[in-house]
Amino acid sequence: MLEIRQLRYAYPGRPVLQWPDFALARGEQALLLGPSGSGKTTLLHLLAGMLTPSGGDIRVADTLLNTLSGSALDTFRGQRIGVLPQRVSMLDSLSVLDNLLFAQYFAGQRTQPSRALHLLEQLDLPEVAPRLPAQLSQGQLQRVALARALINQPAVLLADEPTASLDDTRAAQVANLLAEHGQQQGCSLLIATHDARLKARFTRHLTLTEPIRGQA
Ligand SMILES: Nc1ncnc2c1ncn2[C@@H]1O[C@H](COP(=O)(O)OP(=O)(O)OP(=O)(O)O)[C@@H](O)[C@H]1O
Repeated sequence: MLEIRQLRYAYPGRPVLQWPDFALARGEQALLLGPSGSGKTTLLHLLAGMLTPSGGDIRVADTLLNTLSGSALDTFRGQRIGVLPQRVSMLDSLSVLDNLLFAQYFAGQRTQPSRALHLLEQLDLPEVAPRLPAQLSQGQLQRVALARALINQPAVLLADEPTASLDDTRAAQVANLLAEHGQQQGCSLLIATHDARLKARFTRHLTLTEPIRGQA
């Protein structure tokens, strides 16, 4: 469902970053661990198709991401890759419901208010559908972002530090939401984190060491 091989990336003027080969099967869940600067966020951005690799392959649901570009890549990302960013941003002038429907529309999908409302109910947020994002708490916003990441039934869900700065109770809730909803939707889940509290909850770990720097 998600596989990388011989993946490399170089920011302009910087040494090349490399990642070990790995694969996540359908429904499999793993943590992406490693010290600051080891390349976790860069890897998530590559997997989400937001950066183009300098070399190597990324396969998501039997599609080589490298073969896509422009609007084809945007559509594929919208349909098959769910992203839960560290800093959640929404379209401020749209209601929560319309933000979710926009994610379907943007991915070229039929908009389904009933699916959006069902997801909000599953995440214990039925009352927020008509509200504007600015009227939500940070915790509510993060759950809405999870609903948005899941709405198109992605093959892969990528989360970047989803529990940073949350207390233990809230961190456990978010971890459970990710694990349970990822499993319900049958998507592969990769969570980049420094959070030691998540290590017991997710037993498969991909640990990056010091940045491996290679030749371009
Ligand atoms: N936009 C950028 N331009 C140049 N170099 C960058 C850029 N973003 C990241 N880097 C460099 O790439 C390397 C990997 O950074 P990355 O943010 O992927 O690491 P990380 O493991 O996510 O770190 P952290 O845990 O601190 O978020 C670091 O050496 C970083 O300085």
